[in-house]
Amino acid sequence: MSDIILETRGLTKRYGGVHALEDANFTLRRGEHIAVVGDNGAGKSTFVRQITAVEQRTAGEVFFDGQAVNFAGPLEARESGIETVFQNLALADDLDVPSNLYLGREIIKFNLGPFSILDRKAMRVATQKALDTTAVRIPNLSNPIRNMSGGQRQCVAIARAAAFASKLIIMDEPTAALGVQETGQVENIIRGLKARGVPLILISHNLRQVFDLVDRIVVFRRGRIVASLRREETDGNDIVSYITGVKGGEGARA
Ligand SMILES: Nc1ncnc2c1ncn2[C@@H]1O[C@H](COP(=O)(O)OP(=O)(O)OP(=O)(O)O)[C@@H](O)[C@H]1O
Repeated sequence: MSDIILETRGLTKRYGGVHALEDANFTLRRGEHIAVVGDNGAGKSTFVRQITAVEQRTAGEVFFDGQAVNFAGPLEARESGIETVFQNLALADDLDVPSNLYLGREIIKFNLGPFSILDRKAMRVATQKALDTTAVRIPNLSNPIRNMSGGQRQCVAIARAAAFASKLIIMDEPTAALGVQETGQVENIIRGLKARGVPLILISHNLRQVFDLVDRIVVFRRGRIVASLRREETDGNDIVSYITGVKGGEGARA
């Protein structure tokens, strides 16, 4: 079995005349945590959307778990073991936490003709277990998601992804809208994924977080990957220089 879980070769996406992603060659090893950083509009989300097939790529190849893949859509990517937490969370407002965790993969007790009877107890117990492993405290699981704070919602979305991520988890700015305490919770979930050996791609603007959490930092600028550096061989000034394209720490003031 290859050490590499995900590889892209020449991955390219153009929207009309906009070159959002150009010739991205990227490798993620099993168990590795990589941060994807870059300025606004650098192509980070576009890169992730091509991997998870939210859109169809213009050119290039994606290899996942040893095979060339061309997912028809995000559902197929998910069924293959890639869980993604997007900026917009895709939670169902009117449902409670267990129903959200199991949305689209409910535990069925038995089928009655055309109807399926859900095993709500099993879903509730498994949900509590999943949340326990993430140290996320949700006082009342039966509360509809609508009644929860932004931070709690985000934690539910991330706990859901963490619970089901079998092969790879991708997070697009998971803490951008969170307070200090909630950010800490999400970072603990990420540490838990590392301990479980689940590979991660983390899009983040927060360099403190990036240096705290990941093994490798990949920098995008104007649609291209301009650096891929192990955390211990770089520092914040270096990364800011790559992000801005301004050498010698000048960019740190940008
Ligand atoms: N659907 C689209 N149609 C046209 N242009 C798009 C589309 N989506 C993204 N772009 C453009 O592609 C480029 C890359 O955008 P992308 O959202 O990937 O950047 P990003 O690095 O994720 O930025 P941010 O940090 O602001 O989220 C930008 O110039 C953006 O305007």
